[in-house]
Amino acid sequence: MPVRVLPQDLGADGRVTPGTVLRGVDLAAAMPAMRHARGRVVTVSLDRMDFFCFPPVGRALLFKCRVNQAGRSSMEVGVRVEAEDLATGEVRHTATAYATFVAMGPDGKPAAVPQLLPETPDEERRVREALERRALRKAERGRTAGEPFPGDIAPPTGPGRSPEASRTDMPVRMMPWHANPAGNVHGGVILLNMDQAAAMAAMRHAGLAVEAVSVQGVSFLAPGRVDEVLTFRACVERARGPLMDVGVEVMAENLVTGESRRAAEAWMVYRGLDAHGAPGDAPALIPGSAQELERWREARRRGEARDAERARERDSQAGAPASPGD
Ligand SMILES: CC(=O)SCCNC(=O)CCNC(=O)[C@H](O)C(C)(C)COP(=O)(O)OP(=O)(O)OC[C@H]1O[C@@H](n2cnc3c(N)ncnc32)[C@H](O)[C@@H]1OP(=O)(O)O
Repeated sequence: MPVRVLPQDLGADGRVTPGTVLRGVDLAAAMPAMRHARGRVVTVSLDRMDFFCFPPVGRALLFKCRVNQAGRSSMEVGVRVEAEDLATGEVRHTATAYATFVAMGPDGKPAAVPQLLPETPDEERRVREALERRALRKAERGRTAGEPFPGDIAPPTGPGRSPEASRTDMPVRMMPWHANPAGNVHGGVILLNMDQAAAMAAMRHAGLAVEAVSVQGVSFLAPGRVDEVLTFRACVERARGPLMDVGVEVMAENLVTGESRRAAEAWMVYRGLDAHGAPGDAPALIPGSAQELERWREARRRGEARDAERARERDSQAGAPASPGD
């Protein structure tokens, strides 16, 4: 699915925003999932993903998607995002993402999807790798906060800034154009706003311009509805050199009934940039309360898990062909 980068997709630095890429991933990946399920689907999660480049205006963003694996009601869709310079034909890898969708029945509950039957060795490899990722996701969901992990160390102390100093609360009222015909807010709209709030929190902490490095994970917990207010609450949870781990929680609030629920959560990593656009160190982040300490530890654990995953990917990709949805 090619999409031209337009001025409204750009950040202050003249490059496409990470939120635009994330919104495109969600929109594009939903289509093969719907095709496979032949019915309504919702995004339930987005795995860890790295951003390799953010193209400027006029480039085309290409979203190459395929269903890698289907469970009972869920499907993993792999997305390879590329940026094409339409004038020269040069194509650059922008990001690779794995999104999980769940098919929904008319009763609003998860519905069974057809089996996905691999026919080639490449498709068999995709299923195998997707099953490994599915097991990792399940283990992650089953984790209890506070569990020790290998390499666990004490958090920093001394001069620095508190997580609370970076807190950014961004309320957005959901309008019909944010939602599908059933009135449920699109995952892409949520992802776009998550990036906005997280980038503001990172800038507040660092006192610098920032750029997104990666998404550590996104979970969609409950649907957001038209006319509700979604508040995107972001806070820096850990800082190391120029890098900042930012947690985002999305609360959905019905202003008429007063009902409120957690709709989504995400963890993203940003890098501080100095006046010349080179990486610039952020101040140390000093967790104070028990909850801040817990968030710092979890951010550290996610960072270590990501490093281990990168090493695994490097091993498995050595020799494997690069193709859509890799
Ligand atoms: C296209 C769009 O833009 S949609 C908008 C954004 N998304 C949303 O609003 C969805 C909000 N989330 C929800 O409503 C709920 O989480 C649901 C209905 C999707 C799932 O509810 P659950 O109570 O988790 O359902 P349940 O436990 O039966 O799990 C259903 C499937 O989802 C999988 N699943 C659940 N949570 C996750 C997760 N975080 N990551 C990956 N897979 C998950 C389960 O493994 C199961 O898969 P399987 O049937 O293939 O074995």
